[in-house]
Amino acid sequence: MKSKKIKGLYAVTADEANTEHLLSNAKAALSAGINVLQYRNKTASKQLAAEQAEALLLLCREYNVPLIINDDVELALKIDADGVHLGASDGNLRDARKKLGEDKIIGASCYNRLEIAQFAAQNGVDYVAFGACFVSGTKPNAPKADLKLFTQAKQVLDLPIVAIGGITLENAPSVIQAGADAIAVIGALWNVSDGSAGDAQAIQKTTQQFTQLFGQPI
Ligand SMILES: Cc1ncc(COP(=O)(O)OP(=O)(O)O)c(N)n1
Ligand SMILES: Cc1ncsc1CCOP(=O)(O)O
Ligand SMILES: [Mg+2]
Repeated sequence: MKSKKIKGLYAVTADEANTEHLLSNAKAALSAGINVLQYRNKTASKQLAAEQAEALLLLCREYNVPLIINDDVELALKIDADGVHLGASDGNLRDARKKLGEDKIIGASCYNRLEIAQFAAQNGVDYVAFGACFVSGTKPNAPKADLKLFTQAKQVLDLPIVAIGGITLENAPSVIQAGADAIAVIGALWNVSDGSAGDAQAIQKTTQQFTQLFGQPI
């Protein structure tokens, strides 16, 4: 079942114009055991986004990890990615399902609203995401979601629940404890690099530390 793939550490790429750097960081995280990768680049041109997403997809295939494309159903279709992640202003969920077919993964942002998640579930998504759980350096104005929401959502939804926003190694245990099946992380995963040759090792180590929180082997 494709929704079973959404669990554990869900890595989301940072805006990165340097494709070589993007790929070496992604490779480090994939080799250390991330469960899902989302391509999110809010500053790339259409052409750069297509190039980067295609290159990431090849890499993800090597590690048998699904690649989800943020915001862009057409790009996901064009490169035959594993799915899309859609927010409130990223298009209609039913239209996305029609275009992508039943085999692809569709995730929906539900911010801090359980009713959005219930609506998304009725419209055929494979996972729902709530957040920001904490203050996010990547998206400082994201609405805040109380951790109690995860516990409530768990009781009424039969889908994987993803947490996002300001998640770090220190606060992740409280999010998992509250009921999140997966944690989506940008800053605390990639910003451990210092631009040197040690980047890959630092990302690998952080990936392993996050995945250990889910009781997965390193
Ligand atoms: C796993 C996951 N959850 C939430 C988001 C946020 O989506 P959205 O609200 O559309 O905001 P942008 O990411 O497009 O800025 C996400 N991308 N991934
Ligand atoms: C895309 C998004 N949506 C809510 S918070 C956020 C950013 C998450 O990034 P970080 O893990 O750096 O807080
Ligand atoms: Mg979006």
